[in-house]
Amino acid sequence: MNQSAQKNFPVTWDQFHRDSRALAWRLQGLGPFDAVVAIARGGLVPATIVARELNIRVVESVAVKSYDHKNQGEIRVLKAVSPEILEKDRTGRVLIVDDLVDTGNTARAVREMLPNAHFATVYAKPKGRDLVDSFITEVSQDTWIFFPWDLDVAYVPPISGGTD
Ligand SMILES: O=P(O)(O)OC[C@H]1O[C@H](OP(=O)(O)OP(=O)(O)O)[C@H](O)[C@@H]1O
Ligand SMILES: O=c1[nH]c(=O)c2nc[nH]c2[nH]1
Ligand SMILES: [Mg+2]
Repeated sequence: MNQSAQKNFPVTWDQFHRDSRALAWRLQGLGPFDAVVAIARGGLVPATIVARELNIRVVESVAVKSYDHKNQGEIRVLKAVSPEILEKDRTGRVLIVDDLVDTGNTARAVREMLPNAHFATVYAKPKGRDLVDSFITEVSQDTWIFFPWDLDVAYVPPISGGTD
């Protein structure tokens, strides 16, 4: 549940690209990886960037749904991992990528499917941090991260509360 999120952390496309590249740099020495499994939908964007940087050509997705906007419900697997990737997991050369880990519920569910994979996220909150092997930036548990694909350019009132 994230209804208690107090702080906003908006992320631009530039910043997300930079942070995803930083993740690729960190992962470079930890491979080699033969396949990337992106946790759709949010993980598809960093997975593409990481796969490009590390020259990984096999990109698979797993679809797990738990949030309805900011409210977390039960984890539902909407698309499982292919048998080829499950087989590859035995080698320990599969990389799972997601945009963030929050409570860790999504990460826990995908880790159960691929127990030997390396789990990487761009952002991490304290509750889920220990479930990921690599991440770039930690934010507090009461922060809500706004990803660029969820944002638009809009008017913001002045900090002072005035109208101009
Ligand atoms: O650690 P948790 O508390 O499980 O939260 C993290 C997950 O929540 C978000 O995905 P979401 O389920 O909202 O779907 P989306 O990727 O399609 O936006 C995010 O992309 C992570 O996958
Ligand atoms: O856009 C998002 N921002 C978050 O901070 C978050 N936590 C779980 N799921 C999330 N989705
Ligand atoms: Mg997600």
